Amino acid sequence: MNISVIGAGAFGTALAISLAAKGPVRLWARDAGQAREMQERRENARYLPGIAFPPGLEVGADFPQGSEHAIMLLAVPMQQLRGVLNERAEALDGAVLVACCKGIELGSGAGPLSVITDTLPGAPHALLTGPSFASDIARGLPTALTLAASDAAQGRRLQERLSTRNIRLYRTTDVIGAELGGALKNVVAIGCGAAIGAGLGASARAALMTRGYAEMQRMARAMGARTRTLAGLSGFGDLVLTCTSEQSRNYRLGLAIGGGREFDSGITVEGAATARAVAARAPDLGLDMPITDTVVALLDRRVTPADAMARLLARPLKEE
Ligand SMILES: NC(=O)C1=CN([C@@H]2O[C@H](COP(=O)(O)OP(=O)(O)OC[C@H]3O[C@@H](n4cnc5c(N)ncnc54)[C@H](O)[C@@H]3O)[C@@H](O)[C@H]2O)C=CC1
Ligand SMILES: O=C(CO)COP(=O)(O)O
Repeated sequence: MNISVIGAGAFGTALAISLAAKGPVRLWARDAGQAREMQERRENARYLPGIAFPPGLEVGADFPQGSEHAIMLLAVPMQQLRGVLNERAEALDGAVLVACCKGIELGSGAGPLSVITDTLPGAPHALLTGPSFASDIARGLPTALTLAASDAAQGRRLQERLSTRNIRLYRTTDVIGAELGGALKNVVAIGCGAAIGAGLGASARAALMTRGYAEMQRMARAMGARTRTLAGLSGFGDLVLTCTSEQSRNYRLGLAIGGGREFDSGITVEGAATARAVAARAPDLGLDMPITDTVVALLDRRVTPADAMARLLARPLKEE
């Protein structure tokens, strides 16, 4: 099973570096100039400066051709996934597609695997998600992630093939739970960053994390996921990582909002679109998602973090 990684950003490059220690990996970058530069310098200077590529890693701008059992890791931002699949449908034919993105598509409300089944029906697919920063993976630091596949046998094969010296994979067949865990934690992380950025304190962050987690479970249950999945790496694990580390872009966007600062709109922040997608979907599911709604209001700069927190505190008192 040869492995290609589609998308040479931080995460795709990090996965390619880690996997290349086990065997050859091809990393596809859409920009030919950048691909050439990376291949020559043996480094992704833009996203992972200072981390040398291992010999087994080849970078190129020619899209890899799928073959029976080839594995293609799709490491592009969630809102770009459908476009890439549509554009490259022919080349992807026959390959096992592993989505590596976290989020919910605006407009459709679909997660990464639903987008795959929508655009390429019948393609074997799985999701790689869970707590890990690209730079940690690329530097060989230890991580544990979730490999979700509804086909259990496929999940076992991928778990074996994609585990590396520093990526320990746990598997699940609960693809909806795994998708939602990875998507929703980013929304909570923006809220937590805003609370800390506005100086509201660590206790406020703990409250947001815990009640945000309750929202994640509520939505997961309504969509048919197992709540146990949310207690695992792709939910609780990733929530803890993302809501407490300045390595997280979602958390950093929140810090900027809380501190009244601008944030570079070119940086991938999956939680922003996901918050809007979730807020739009929740009423149809009969769900109350006050923290998600608050994050959308913060993103739109309709409330200040202090007012947002005051409103959350003023909600009717209830049982935990
Ligand atoms: N960076 C991290 O630590 C982690 C990221 N992820 C997830 O991985 C996904 C990708 O994020 P990053 O790699 O961090 O983002 P990034 O911003 O570092 O890189 C995104 C890459 O996708 C490429 N891209 C964007 N649109 C494209 C298109 N239409 N066709 C081809 N290539 C396109 C960009 O050129 C760029 O190379 C996200 O869903 C993110 O949540 C998951 C775990 C960790
Ligand atoms: O998903 C991640 C950690 O698991 C990366 O977080 P950010 O996208 O917020 O940087």
